[in-house]
Amino acid sequence: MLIMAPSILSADFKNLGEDLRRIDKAGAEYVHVDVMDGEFVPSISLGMPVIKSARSATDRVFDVHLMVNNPERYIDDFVECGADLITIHAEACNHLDRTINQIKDKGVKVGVSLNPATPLCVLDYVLDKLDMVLIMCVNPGFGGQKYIESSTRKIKELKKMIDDRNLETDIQVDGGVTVDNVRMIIEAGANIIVAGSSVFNGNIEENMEKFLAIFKEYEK
Ligand SMILES: O=C(CO)[C@@H](O)[C@H](O)COP(=O)(O)O
Ligand SMILES: [Fe+2]
Repeated sequence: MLIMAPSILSADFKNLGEDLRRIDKAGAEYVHVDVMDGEFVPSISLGMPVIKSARSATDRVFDVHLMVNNPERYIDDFVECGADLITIHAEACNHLDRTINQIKDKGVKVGVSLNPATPLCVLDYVLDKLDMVLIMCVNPGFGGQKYIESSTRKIKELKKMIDDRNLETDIQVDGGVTVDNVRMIIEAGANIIVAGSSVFNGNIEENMEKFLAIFKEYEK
């Protein structure tokens, strides 16, 4: 099943509750929340108080993408804020396996994200523990960037790796996704689609409808 995960990084923060209600009503199943620490990535986005408050405004799957160095320091806090799924970056962890276990032990879903230049082989010994792999299709840190073309091959190779091991791991893609390239991304094997600027710039309902109409083309 294809899932739409709007990234609230591009939402109107002065009307965040209203934007959350709009994506919810328009058919978003996940709410993608980007947390940036100004260290792992150049910018700083939002923290616990905003996340806690946003959580109370939606009952969708709260999908927290941590672009934070040494994320093990904050896992308990994000679980307490209501995260359903926590994604950490392989590049940001000294002990990736330990941090994955830490998240699983809290009873929430776990994802691992890879930057565009990070090879899939870093997942070799942890893939079977993961609920999701997030393929970054831009260098993380900002919304509204252009899709990096090599991501498509990476998604295809990851899909093969997952299928070869008979796993059911979700493949999420994030960065530069638009209605013009989403078919290619789905055909490569992704099933959870993050989109920020292409959902929140312009009319949210119309943008969501365009994505969901494309998803319908792939329903059996
Ligand atoms: O994690 C990130 C950016 O680092 C994303 O989730 C962005 O928010 C996606 O924005 P668009 O590229 O879709 O505008
Ligand atoms: Fe993200």
